[in-house]
Amino acid sequence: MTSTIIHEVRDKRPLIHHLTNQVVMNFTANGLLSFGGVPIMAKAVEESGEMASNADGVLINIGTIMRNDLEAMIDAGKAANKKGIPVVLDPVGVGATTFRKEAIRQILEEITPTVIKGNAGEMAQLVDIPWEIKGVDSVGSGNSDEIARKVAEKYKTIAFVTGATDYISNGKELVYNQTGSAILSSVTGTGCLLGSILTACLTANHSAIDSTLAAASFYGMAAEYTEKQNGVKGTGTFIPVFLDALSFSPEQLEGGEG
Ligand SMILES: Nc1ncnc2c1ncn2[C@@H]1O[C@H](COP(=O)(O)OP(=O)(O)O)[C@@H](O)[C@H]1O
Ligand SMILES: Cc1ncsc1CCOP(=O)(O)O
Repeated sequence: MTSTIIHEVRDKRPLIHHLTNQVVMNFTANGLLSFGGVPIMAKAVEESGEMASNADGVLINIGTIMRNDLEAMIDAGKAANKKGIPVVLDPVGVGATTFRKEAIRQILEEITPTVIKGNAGEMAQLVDIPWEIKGVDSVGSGNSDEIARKVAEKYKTIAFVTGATDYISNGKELVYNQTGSAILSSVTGTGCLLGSILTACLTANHSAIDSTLAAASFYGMAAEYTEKQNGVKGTGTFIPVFLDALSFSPEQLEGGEG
């Protein structure tokens, strides 16, 4: 299933409109291009709704949200809902400040995300489960599977909780993914780039839960392939090899032959 979905996305080359954070814009654009999608970043309130209505999917990531970004995010999400294209919401650092909590509350009041994706600390915050965080990082431990189910039920969406094991739920079913590399958690922006690749995968003609699992599984396989390559000694050397790996097929990554 993963392979079918990835190939379908690459044939389509979906245009993904990003309202994302300043830390990860370039990395995200290059990662999505390598994967086989087409990125656009446009967060002016004058154009974000129009851009979304010309796109195949929308990613809303609040990592460096400022007051004026909120309207642009809501406009893009509403246009995507109206057009019937996927919207992914990444509530980066939502537990860190009241401003972020209020922004996510407003976004969720106005738009219906196809998937809400975040680390366990972010997702726990959305259902009032106590979880230790440090800025945008999740440093606590607990039941991510329960969090996935609760977020999905509360917001009537697909919830994707990332971590060493990723949990994905639609409120009834729960699936998990164990591909990945611990190095991913030391490279800033890897969760955000996953949100972009997830949005692209959701444009395939498959159920949202299957497409979400395909994105999680493929991304983890690319990381596993990367950490095994000669010359990858830490985060600095991981990044360029990982960007290359995102363009390979699942079969190439599994066979170690990119
Ligand atoms: N310890 C780990 N082992 C394997 N994969 C991991 C680990 N921690 C995170 N990942 C993977 O890294 C990616 C980003 O997840 P995470 O670090 O939880 O998000 P964020 O960057 O938003 O905090 C996901 O693909 C996840 O599966
Ligand atoms: C460090 C930082 N600060 C605000 S957004 C951001 C990037 C977070 O990226 P990720 O959650 O994907 O590691």
